[in-house]
Amino acid sequence: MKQFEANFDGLVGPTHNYAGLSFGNVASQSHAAQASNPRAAAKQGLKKAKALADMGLVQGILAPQERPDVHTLRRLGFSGTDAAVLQKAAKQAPALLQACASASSMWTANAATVSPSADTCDGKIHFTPASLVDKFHRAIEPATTGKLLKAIFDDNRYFVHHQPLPSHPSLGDEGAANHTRLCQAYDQAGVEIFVYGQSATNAHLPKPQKYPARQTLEASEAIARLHQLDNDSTVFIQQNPAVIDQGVFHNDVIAVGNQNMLFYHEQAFWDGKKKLAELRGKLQGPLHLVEVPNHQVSVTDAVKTYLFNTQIITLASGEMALIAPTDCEENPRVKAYLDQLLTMDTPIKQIHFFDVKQSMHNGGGPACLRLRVAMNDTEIAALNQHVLLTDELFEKLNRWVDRHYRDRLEVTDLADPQLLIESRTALDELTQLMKLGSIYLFQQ
Ligand SMILES: N=C(N)NCCC[C@H](NC(=O)CCC(=O)O)C(=O)O
Repeated sequence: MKQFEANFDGLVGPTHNYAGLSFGNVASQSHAAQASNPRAAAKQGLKKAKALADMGLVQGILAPQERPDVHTLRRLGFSGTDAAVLQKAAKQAPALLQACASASSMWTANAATVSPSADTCDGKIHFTPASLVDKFHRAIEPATTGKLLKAIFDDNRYFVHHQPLPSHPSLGDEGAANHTRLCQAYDQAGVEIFVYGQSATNAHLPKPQKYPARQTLEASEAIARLHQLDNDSTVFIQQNPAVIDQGVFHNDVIAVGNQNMLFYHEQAFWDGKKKLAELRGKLQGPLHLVEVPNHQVSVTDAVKTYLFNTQIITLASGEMALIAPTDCEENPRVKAYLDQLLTMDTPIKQIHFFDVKQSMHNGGGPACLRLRVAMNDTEIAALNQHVLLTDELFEKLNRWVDRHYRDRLEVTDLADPQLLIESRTALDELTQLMKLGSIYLFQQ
């Protein structure tokens, strides 16, 4: 049976904007109130996804969520016509309108945690949508995320869907951004690494002082239980609180893994030596630990360029390639490190740079834009084929973006009732294009 690691990229929604909503995410805060370009954002993401499909990877697309989310604004007491709801929210509570208009579901590394069938006791792929409780604009994503995943992975012979964890800060869960699976081959049982920022119950463990730790140990442990992973196939590592305080709000901003390779910054983990030794003990066979020293790339440079928010992919030849944002190429220290990396004895033999700056300005690099699902060919055949990125779907989606997306959006435009109409018209067409059914509330 053939094995793949499929990537499901989030399609950037028509309301992509810079509202500075994410405290602790340096890029989101520093680009607050700048004008965005939703059309360019969607096309940059599609181009990156298509390039991976062209490299031979299985590549899917996840639809954006309905925004502005008028339904949530109504739950918050704004009433009248949809236009009146938007206008009242803009006047009385602009921060709530901004939260309900964010296109943040594009970062599908935060959509869910996924454990492949090779790792789970029941031999099925398990999905748990992330609760994303730390930020209000993200906490309104999980219900639709769950529906979307069920619409795509809709066969209970192969796929198990769990509810998001109960919505409370002690169970803060940010999905695959804090989870990496290492293995020798995608179809062999691997070790799932859960990285958490703090413990809600163990007062002896350290916590960041300045910025929030979004993921808790208790949430990571609950997901491992739900996904039927045993102790031998899991490692729980605490993120170094000092790096969270420098803007590393998810582990995928400081570490990334693929197959038997882990690429990470020297300061990424708390008690890293012990934990990586545990990993070495649990993963059968060779393990490539590529640690980037701080004297070559500082945490500040890592956060600025997203060197670790790269995707490491395995090509048909067996070689690995690094999919990096152009920001890495533009920083002389990071570029020098990457040049050296290609000469080192690691599985990475190629580096490809992509311009995803529209997403980067909100703190989302190439790896944030994708959700990984390791699958065999039977499982791939069982999912909704209309979400897989073919030449035809790529052309259709680009034309769809051209028809419906604006090329400039300011935060003040979010109250424009016309933007809501444009957004719903676009999404309605998209559900038909990708045969998703009526997943959005406005369609019911
Ligand atoms: N690292 C991963 N996997 N994902 C990146 C998520 C970026 C997202 N930014 C935002 O939500 C900014 C939205 C705004 O400011 O308008 C966040 O902070 O949750």
